[in-house]
Amino acid sequence: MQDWTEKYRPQSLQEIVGNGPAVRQIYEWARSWRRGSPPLIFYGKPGVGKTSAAHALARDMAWEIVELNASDQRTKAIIERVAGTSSTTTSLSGAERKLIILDEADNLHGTADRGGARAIMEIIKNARQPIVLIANDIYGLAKEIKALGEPVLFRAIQARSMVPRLREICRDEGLACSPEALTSIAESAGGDMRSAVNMLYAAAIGREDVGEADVHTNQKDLRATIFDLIAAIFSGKPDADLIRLSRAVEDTPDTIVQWIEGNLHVLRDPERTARAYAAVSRADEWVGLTYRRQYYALWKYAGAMMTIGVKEAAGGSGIHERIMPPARWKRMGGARKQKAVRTSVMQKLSRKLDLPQHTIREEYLTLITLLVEERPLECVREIGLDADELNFFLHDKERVKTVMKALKDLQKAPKKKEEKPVEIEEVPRAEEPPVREERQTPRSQATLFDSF
Ligand SMILES: Nc1ncnc2c1ncn2[C@@H]1O[C@H](COP(=O)(O)OP(=O)(O)OP(=O)(O)O)[C@@H](O)[C@H]1O
Repeated sequence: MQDWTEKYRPQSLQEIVGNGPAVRQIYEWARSWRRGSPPLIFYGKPGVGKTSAAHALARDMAWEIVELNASDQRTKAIIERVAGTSSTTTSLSGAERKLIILDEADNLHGTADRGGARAIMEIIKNARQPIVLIANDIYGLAKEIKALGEPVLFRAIQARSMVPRLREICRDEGLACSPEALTSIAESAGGDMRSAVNMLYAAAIGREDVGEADVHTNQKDLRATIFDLIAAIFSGKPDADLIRLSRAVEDTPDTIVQWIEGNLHVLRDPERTARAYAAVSRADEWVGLTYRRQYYALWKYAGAMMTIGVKEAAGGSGIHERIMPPARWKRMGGARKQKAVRTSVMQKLSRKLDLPQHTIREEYLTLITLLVEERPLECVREIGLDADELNFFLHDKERVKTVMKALKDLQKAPKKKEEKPVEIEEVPRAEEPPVREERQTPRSQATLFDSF
């Protein structure tokens, strides 16, 4: 069954739900575009229609699309070919222009990307084709790039705007859905339309009508932040709530444990403090074990230990100071980078698989790690991982180096024909026998992640 977010992706800018001002701005820009016009920078939370709007724009204007990942090292060469000197106003298919969509423009933090921002700036300055940059976080965008573009804010979508769209989907699917169920989904989506469509899809599986009871919204979950979790731990909320919250926050247990530890100073009683530290350190051991074994199911023990353990130690006195990020992060640039890497890996996977990050984290991460270990090169290409992100899975810098080198060689190798898929020789782990023959066959049609 085709996933509904793709099936119901807006085809025209008119079909974009909400964000009227953004849509008008985009139309205006496209209509009056001429060489030298600034690129647009679409920014806003995930799942609010940035990518869809870029595609819909191209369709509405009958422009071809060239979609590239800004953090991908290959991007520069490709854009230069498409957008730079070689491009003329009329392309082969007769379409007047090509819209260059540069996704993940805020994600240029890998080692290989250091020159990336500069390269993108060059491209923007010299491009002869309209460009749209897409970013979740405008602050993550290099200053110089920001200065060259015209920002377009995509706001979170209001629940009342989502409901009619969800109703349309139900109608097309021949699904009877109660107004309460639709409202409940829309309200719990936290402004994320993708998440709303996914929730509807999940509620509809195996049913012909959907009532409120069938909707498993994660209203609180979607809005839970690390601050909610810390406050809940110190105020002594029930265990089940703590576990639920710890799963709902975007951060992984290794980050959460640092947050908890960073706030233990609010405890005044030395005995309680000592017990809380003991729980945190035990939890930390489980986190370590999780990474060493690459067995993410263990995370739940770490999660329970750090939340329930610290709650018991704190004794429900509440937190009466500002909840602060771990002070040690300020001292440790490395941890920040780690977190940035993890965040970007999750974003990429979420986009690739069109699944919410928490689903990936809870259900697929072990599987994906195994896949990456087995076929690193293919995964790097498919997910668009950089060296740091690959190391998130492999924890083996030497192997990462080999894979990235193999990737570079592959890119350098002249392609015989545009359409012919590039042969991928996987890089086996040094200490293991080479991967089996059949796994080395390139998959030209089906890709590694199609089975998700
Ligand atoms: N404004 C919208 N109107 C209609 N459908 C939407 C809208 N926003 C998101 N969707 C639905 O969610 C899916 C994903 O949206 P899209 O990829 O455009 O989001 P995005 O803002 O680019 O998110 P990300 O930053 O994660 O890439 C779409 O295929 C569509 O089904």
